[in-house]
Amino acid sequence: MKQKPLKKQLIEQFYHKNKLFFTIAIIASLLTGSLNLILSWLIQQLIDAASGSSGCFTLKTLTLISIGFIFLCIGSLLLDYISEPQYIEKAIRQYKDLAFQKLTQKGIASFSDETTATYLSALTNDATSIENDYISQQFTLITKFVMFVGSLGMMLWYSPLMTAISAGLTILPLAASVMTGNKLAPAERKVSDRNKDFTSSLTDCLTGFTVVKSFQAEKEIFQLFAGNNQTLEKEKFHRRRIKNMVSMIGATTGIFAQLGVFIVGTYLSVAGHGLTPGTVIMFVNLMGFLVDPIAELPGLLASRKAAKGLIGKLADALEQNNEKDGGTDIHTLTDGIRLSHVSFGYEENKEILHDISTTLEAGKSYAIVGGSGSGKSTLLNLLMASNSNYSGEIRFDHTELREISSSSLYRLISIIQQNVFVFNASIRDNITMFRNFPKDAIHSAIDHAHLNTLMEKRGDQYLCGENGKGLSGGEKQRISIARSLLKNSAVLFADEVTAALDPQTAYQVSSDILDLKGITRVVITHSLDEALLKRYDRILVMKDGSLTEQGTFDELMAKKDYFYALYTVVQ
Ligand SMILES: Nc1ncnc2c1ncn2[C@@H]1O[C@H](COP(=O)(O)OP(=O)(O)OP(=O)(O)O)[C@@H](O)[C@H]1O
Repeated sequence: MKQKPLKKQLIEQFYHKNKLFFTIAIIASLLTGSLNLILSWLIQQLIDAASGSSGCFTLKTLTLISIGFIFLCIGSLLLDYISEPQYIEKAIRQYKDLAFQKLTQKGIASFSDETTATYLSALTNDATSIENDYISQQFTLITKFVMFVGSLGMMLWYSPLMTAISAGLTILPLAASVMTGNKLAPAERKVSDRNKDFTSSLTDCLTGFTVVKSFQAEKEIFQLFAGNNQTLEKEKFHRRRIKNMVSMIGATTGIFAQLGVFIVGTYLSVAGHGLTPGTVIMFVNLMGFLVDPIAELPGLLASRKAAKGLIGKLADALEQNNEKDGGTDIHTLTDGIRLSHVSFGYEENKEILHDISTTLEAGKSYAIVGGSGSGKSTLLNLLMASNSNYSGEIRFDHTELREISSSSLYRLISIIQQNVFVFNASIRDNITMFRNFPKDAIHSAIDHAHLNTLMEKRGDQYLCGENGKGLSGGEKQRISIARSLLKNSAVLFADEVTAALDPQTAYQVSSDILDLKGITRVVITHSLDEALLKRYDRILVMKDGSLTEQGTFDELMAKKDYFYALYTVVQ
C-alpha cells in the first residue's frame, strides 16, 4: 500500500484518536460565535424596548431571555475549558512524537549529513508556532466564520438596504488586509530559519564550553552568540511589525467602516426609513463581526499557511537524504566480509580509497593502521553503509552491502567510537540502552567488558551525568563494549577508541576487545604496541587510500616495508 506523504501524516496527528475533544471544541467555537450574534440581537431588543419602539419583546421576556443567555455563555465557557486545552495538548504531543519516531527511523548515514539544529528548532520553536497558528487557531477561524455568516444573514433579514451600504463599506478593510496579509508567510519562514541558526550556535557554545574556557575565547564566543541572537530577534521584530501592521490597518479601517454604518443608519432612522435605534446599534455591532473576519482573515490564513509551511519543512527534512534501504535481511556472519576492488570518493573525481580488496574472516580480529588521512575511518564507515556510492563489491557472506536492510545491518554490527555517548541515566540503563535483558546476560556483558570494579564501586543505579561526566574515558569505553556484547553483535567496529585514553587504560581497553571471542573485530588503532599488535589475526596497513600491506605483525615486520617503517618511527 502506498504510504501517505509525511506532511499529511503529521497533520493527521492533530486529529488521530483525538476526535472527541476536537468535536467538543468545535461545538464550543460554534456556540461562542452564535452567542455574539445573540448578544447583538438582545441589545437591539433592549434598546428598542427602552425607547418604546414597536414590535419588540416585553422587558420581562427579555429578562428571561438574558438569564438563558447567561447560562448558555457559562455552558459554552465550560465546554471550551474542558475540550480545547485537552485537544491542543494531545494534538501537539502526537505531532512531536510522530516526528521524533520518524527521525529515529533515519539511517546513521543520512542523519550524519544533516544538522541537529534543524530538528531542535522544528521540535521546539516551530512546534510552538504550529500550536498557536495552526492548532488553536482553527477554533478562532470557526468562531469568526459563524459570526460572519450569521451577521450577514441577520443584516439581510433586517434591512437589505443597510446591508448593501455595510457591504460597500467593508471594501476598505478588505482591501487593506489583502494587501498586508500575504507578507506574513515569508516573514514566518525567515524566523524559523534564524531560529535554526540560533539553536545551532547555542548548542555549539554549550557543547564546546570547556574549549571556550581553556582558550579564553569567552568574548569571541559571546560575539558569535550575540550575532545570531540579534539576527533572530531582528527577524522576529520584523514579523511582529508585520503582524501589528496587519491588525492595526484592519482595526482602523474597520472603525471607519463601523462609523460609516452608524452615520448612515442614524440618517435613515431619522429620515423615517423604518430603522429603529436598536436596529442601528445592532447593525454597528454586526458590522464589526463582518469586518473583523474580513480584516483578520488574511492575517490568520497567512499565519496558518506559514505554520503549515513549517510542518512541510519538518516533513522535508525527515524525508530528505533517506538512502535507499536494501531489502535483504542478514542475521549472522558465517564466512566473513569480503571487499573486492572497492574504490570510493566523497566528491566526484576525487577518489579517496583506491581498489581495496581483502577478506575479513568471521570471528577474527583485524587492526587497521596507517598515517593520518590515509583513509582508515572512511573504509570502516563504508563497511557500516555510510555511503553506497562506492565501486567494486562489499559482501557480508554472500550478500552485497547495498542490498542489506539497514535495520538488520545495525543488528549485526556494533560500533565503538572515540567519543562514547553516555546518557544521563543509570550505568545499567546505559549498558542496556533502556531495553530489557535477562540478568545473566547483563552480568556476562559487564564481566567481559571488565566493568565489575565500576559496578561494585558505584552500584548499577549510579547516574552517569550529562554525557557521562561522572565517568572516566576508559569507563565510558567499557560501557560501550558492554553495550555491544549485550546486543550480541556478530561484528564489532572500533574507531580509535583509545586515542583519548592514558596508555595503561588504552592498553586495557584494546586488550578487552581482543579478549572477546566469536566476534569479528575491526579496530582502527594508532597505538603501535607490539604485544597488542601481535594478538590481531591480521593487520591492514593503509597508505594514501590504498591497502598497501596486510599480514600478521611478524610477517609485516619481516617484510621491512611501509609497516616496518611506521612501527620503527613510533618506537
Ligand atoms: N566527509 C568527508 N568529506 C570529504 N572528505 C572527507 C570526509 N571525511 C574524510 N575526508 C577526507 O578523506 C581522507 C581520509 O580521511 P579518513 O578520516 O578516512 O582518514 P584516517 O586515516 O581515518 O585519518 P585519521 O587517522 O587522521 O583519523 C582525508 O583526506 C579526509 O580529509
